Amino acid sequence: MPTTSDIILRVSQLHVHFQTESGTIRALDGVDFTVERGKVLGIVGESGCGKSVTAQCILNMVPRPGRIVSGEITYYRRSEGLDGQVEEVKITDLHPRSRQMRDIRGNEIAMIFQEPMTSLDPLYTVGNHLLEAITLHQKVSKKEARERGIEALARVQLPEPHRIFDSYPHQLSGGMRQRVMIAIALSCNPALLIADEPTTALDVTTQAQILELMAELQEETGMSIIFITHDLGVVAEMCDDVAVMYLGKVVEKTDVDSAFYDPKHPYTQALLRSIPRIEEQSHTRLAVIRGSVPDPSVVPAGCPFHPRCPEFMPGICNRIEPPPIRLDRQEVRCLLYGGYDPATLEPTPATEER
Ligand SMILES: Nc1ncnc2c1ncn2[C@@H]1O[C@H](COP(=O)(O)OP(=O)(O)OP(=O)(O)O)[C@@H](O)[C@H]1O
Repeated sequence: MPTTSDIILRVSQLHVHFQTESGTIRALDGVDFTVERGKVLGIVGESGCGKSVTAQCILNMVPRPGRIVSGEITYYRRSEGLDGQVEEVKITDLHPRSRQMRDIRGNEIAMIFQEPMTSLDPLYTVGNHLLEAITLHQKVSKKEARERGIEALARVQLPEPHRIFDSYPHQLSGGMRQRVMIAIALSCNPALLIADEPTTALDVTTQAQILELMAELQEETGMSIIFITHDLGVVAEMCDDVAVMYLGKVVEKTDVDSAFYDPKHPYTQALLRSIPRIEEQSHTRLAVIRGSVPDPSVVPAGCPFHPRCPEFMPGICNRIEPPPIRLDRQEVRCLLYGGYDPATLEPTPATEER
């Protein structure tokens, strides 16, 4: 287990509700995970399972009518000196518009999104965006900020960074715009980068180039990354650890090798069966996960995955909510691995060691 100083972010028992006309949507229903310093954590799961809301919470930007109803997010800030002191910052205790939160956002934790066009203002040049990000957080002259901006564009391997600095977003290709977003995000040297489906909107070749660039930048800077994706292929390529989400819960946490070679949760196993494998014949049909993610305003009783689960145990999975069970290399919320007494069929609350 990593010690606190190896951890850059801890999310504990996070519950987020959206109060809507049709009822309460439990977007996050007790999310727990940690991100290790210098490592890449992949958050995977189907659409609607709560990946983006988790990212919004970390930046303290949950959109209305969403509300964090309970839980904690702790950011472990490491000081710049040689002593490497770590300061605990409870993000969930900060006001979203407080000075301290604004300092963390962008300066310590930065984010890149799926569709760069929605984050880039078409009326402003690439340079305007970069200057805004740089001067918001760093006390530098205009000339110095411009130099840093151009340097940031060169760092993401954009050709002719001077020309791109003065271009408008619509003059660039999708891949170039995503590189610009990465340059903006990295211009303040964040310790943690959250990337929410950053390559989904791009063609396959550009996707691969952006992933390669992100892997290179991660290695060069040593920053931690939370990589949000529904694509397990991307996880295999980019991540050290994986958190698999289903209906607002993390159902399996593990290292990337175990996720692929020894997945424990039937949902993780089903996600894996739904990705193409090179060794398989091109006419092999991919398995689809039966059913769809239920509406989070009416979460099934017991294990939320039970209506779709091939391992469903009647009278158990539809009744008992699986607690987190600690196995050798993974933590899993599935009653196949414990969490109830087989003699009485009653829940056993404690986390079990196996
Ligand atoms: N502004 C909102 N109003 C109401 N419900 C919302 C809002 N934003 C998110 N939700 C709900 O919260 C749940 C989690 O959504 P979230 O966007 O985090 O899922 P996701 O896993 O990121 O999906 P995707 O891969 O499609 O982005 C969903 O049920 C969604 O409908």
